[in-house]
Amino acid sequence: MESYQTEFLNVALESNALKFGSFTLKSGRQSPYFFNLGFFSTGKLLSTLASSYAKAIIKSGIKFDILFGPAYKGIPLVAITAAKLAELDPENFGDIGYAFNRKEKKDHGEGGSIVGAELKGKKILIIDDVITAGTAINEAFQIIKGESGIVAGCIIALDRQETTADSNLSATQGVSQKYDVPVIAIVTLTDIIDILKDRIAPEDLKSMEAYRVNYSPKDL
Ligand SMILES: O=C(O)c1cc(=O)[nH]c(=O)n1[C@@H]1O[C@H](COP(=O)(O)O)[C@@H](O)[C@H]1O
Repeated sequence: MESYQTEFLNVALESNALKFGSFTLKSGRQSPYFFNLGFFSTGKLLSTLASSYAKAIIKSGIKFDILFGPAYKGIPLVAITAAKLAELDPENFGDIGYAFNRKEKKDHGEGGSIVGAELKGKKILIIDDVITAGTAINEAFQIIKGESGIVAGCIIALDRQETTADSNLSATQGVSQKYDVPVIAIVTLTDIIDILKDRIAPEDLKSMEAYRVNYSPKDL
């Protein structure tokens, strides 16, 4: 376990970004936990978040030219993480570009739907918040393909490690296999259970474990 993972989860709990109870997901599943990155809503919390993403990226060894954050949630993520990478390792990351998309195409000024570095022919690392079924991240791949960029990998904060209806792989494993790129996370559902097991109420922990057995691939 890396210290940035423990710190990230401590802060997620303290800020209420990570909650236990009963939540309906985008996929329609009923989940005993929910992670809302929007709760990292102060400068101090964002600084911890940026460090966690940056350290996970550095540890992964993925080589890329541009960090890309899909709108809307990816926009602050890409900005804070690009800056933190340059701060932690200026030699290797000081010249990494950053970009994000607009949801609505602009037809005046410089036009287009991408803000920041040009993606064409460049190796791109996608940064996003959570993968459950993989819908949001698949959209990001399509945007980059449309700009003729080459996806080198993805970094997310939380990998919920859930299988989709049509596969025995987790959505993250599915995305990684489909596009032949690494998909890395600051933490996974397994990490949440391992790191926080003494701090989660016993009934919540039981629901978390049952959920994992129900929806995680058998080999995790
Ligand atoms: O609805 C979710 O699955 C979800 C679970 C969670 O714990 N946190 C969370 O933010 N989500 C949302 O679901 C998205 C990922 O779900 P997929 O698009 O199904 O991979 C995230 O970008 C969030 O908008």
